[in-house]
Amino acid sequence: MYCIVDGLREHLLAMEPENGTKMEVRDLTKVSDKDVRILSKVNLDIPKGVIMGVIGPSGSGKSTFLRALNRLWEPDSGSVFLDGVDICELDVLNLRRKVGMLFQLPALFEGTVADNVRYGPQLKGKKLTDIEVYKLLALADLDSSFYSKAGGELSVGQAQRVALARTLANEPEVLLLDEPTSALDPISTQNIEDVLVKLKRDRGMTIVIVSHSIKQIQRIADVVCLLVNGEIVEILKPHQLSEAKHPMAQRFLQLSS
Ligand SMILES: Nc1ncnc2c1ncn2[C@@H]1O[C@H](COP(=O)(O)OP(=O)(O)OP(=O)(O)O)[C@@H](O)[C@H]1O
Repeated sequence: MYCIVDGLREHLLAMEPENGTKMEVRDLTKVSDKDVRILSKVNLDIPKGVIMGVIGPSGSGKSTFLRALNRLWEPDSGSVFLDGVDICELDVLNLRRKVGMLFQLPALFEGTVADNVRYGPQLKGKKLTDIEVYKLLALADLDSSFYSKAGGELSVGQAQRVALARTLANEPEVLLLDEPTSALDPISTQNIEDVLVKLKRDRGMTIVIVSHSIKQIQRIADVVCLLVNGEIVEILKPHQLSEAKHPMAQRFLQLSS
């Protein structure tokens, strides 16, 4: 739901966050080098411990929005906050540990699956034990036989779960996912979805997922935000998507269903 107050569009969640707000986005704007507006004063509260889906037409700014949340581009200071702290004030590597990201296609490093999973903690001087690696693999729904496999031996779906285990090794508090299953078959997709739901349920993780699949969003998200032309035009619960009022959002939803 949104309302316009004194010319300012304020986005209000239909539900009060149960556990508080994990990230706040305030007037987040991005203009391209050619002076085209990619994001226009985006305001959003991301509640703690929920799965937030981000949907919208191609080119509406979903990836750009997601990438601001862990400074894959540099937002203006005062526009993105993590637990109330301006992310521009945080050490960027620390921020990216706390706010991990998974992309559409997994890019594994050379070496074994275990090498990949150990990579992040090793950068901080911590060597994960075998048991810790096995636990992370299990968390990403991979059995112990994957431990010593080489990245090149894996299917895209398996590699995506290794990439997830590698991200989880940094113990993120927020997980950002940019169309993480669009290259996967339905079974691999379900595996990843199950893991995300478990991470939220068992670890209280806050998850923001960009997806082209409205069905996927309806399966796993607690709240959905609709982005059109660089603006958030609706924030709804998944079962309320058919009630979207914005004309472009309605058209997008009709064509996508
Ligand atoms: N660094 C950049 N410089 C210039 N234009 C950019 C840049 N990044 C994105 N854009 C443009 O901004 C718009 C939004 O792109 P973005 O990738 O965020 O959209 P999207 O909603 O994720 O699209 P899709 O669903 O197709 O992945 C597009 O028109 C894109 O061409």
